[in-house]
Amino acid sequence: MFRQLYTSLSRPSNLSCPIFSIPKSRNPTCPNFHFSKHHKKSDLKFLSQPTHQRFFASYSKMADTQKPKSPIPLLDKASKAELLRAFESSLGSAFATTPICPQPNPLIVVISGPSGVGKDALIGKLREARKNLHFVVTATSRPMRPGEIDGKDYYFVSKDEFLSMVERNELLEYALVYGDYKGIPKKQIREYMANGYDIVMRVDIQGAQTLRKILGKSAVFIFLVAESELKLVERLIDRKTESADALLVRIATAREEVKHVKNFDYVVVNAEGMLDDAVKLVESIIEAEKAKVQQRNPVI
Ligand SMILES: Nc1ncnc2c1ncn2[C@@H]1O[C@H](COP(=O)(O)OP(=O)(O)OP(=O)(O)O)[C@@H](O)[C@H]1O
Repeated sequence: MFRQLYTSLSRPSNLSCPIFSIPKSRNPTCPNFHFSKHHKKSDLKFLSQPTHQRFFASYSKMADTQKPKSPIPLLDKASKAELLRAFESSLGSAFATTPICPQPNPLIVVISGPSGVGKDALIGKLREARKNLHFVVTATSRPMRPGEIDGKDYYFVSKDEFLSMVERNELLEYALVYGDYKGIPKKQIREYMANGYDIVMRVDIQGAQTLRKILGKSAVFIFLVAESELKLVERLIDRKTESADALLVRIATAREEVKHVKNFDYVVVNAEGMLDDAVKLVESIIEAEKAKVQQRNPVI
């Protein structure tokens, strides 16, 4: 095995030096090396050595600084516990059991898109799929639709009650949408984030724009679209919740709203009959955001 390693390291044709490149003639051991003004003379001297010499030079340097304080037993002669103790003693400290990565910050996910695109349908499924998400309940002055539940789908309040909430600065943002007020109460966001929940907010495009100004890059903005304008209109007609006049306003508005996609971080297509795929994509976005090295840090 050692011979194999030695042979492969000493064979220049096996090597690539992706960060350096100079003509082959200048460096026979590393065909892609280019010496630039950023490199020091010592770099060239080091790189002009055959690769196996470089490898063993750096290995012996490491060996000097990390000389075992007590001998390391042979792998096939010692138990795992003995080996761990020997490594710890050699390195001078015990192996930590604490997680290497800190807990990711709670995430704020803003989901938006034109009327009828499927925001509620998607959030309904996401709610079933993920337990550590809190779906912000929006306060609205619009009348309840059949099947909606107060406190679950929306907080249904009168216009006067809504305006009192605005006066008390209890809303993160609010807007007048198709003649009705809609707004996001701050209190529940703070409480759930303090308990480690991720927050999902469902807002119209106007609301998303306002939230972007308030939250900046501290939240994730997802734009939901249908696969085509025609499919979106069909979905709205099939829903049968608006009059023909109200439908026309929503359709005309949707045409303009699609242009705002550039202000979002992600776009998710909710194609006909493919709601589950759209939900999965949103879940993947959340997972990816949780794995980011530079975490978003929302403060409400
Ligand atoms: N992928 C899909 N395929 C077919 N129908 C869908 C899909 N997604 C949602 N729908 C249906 O489209 C209609 C509109 O969806 P929904 O009410 O969730 O939209 P919305 O974006 O929340 O609308 P609004 O902003 O007007 O409240 C609903 O009848 C819903 O069941």
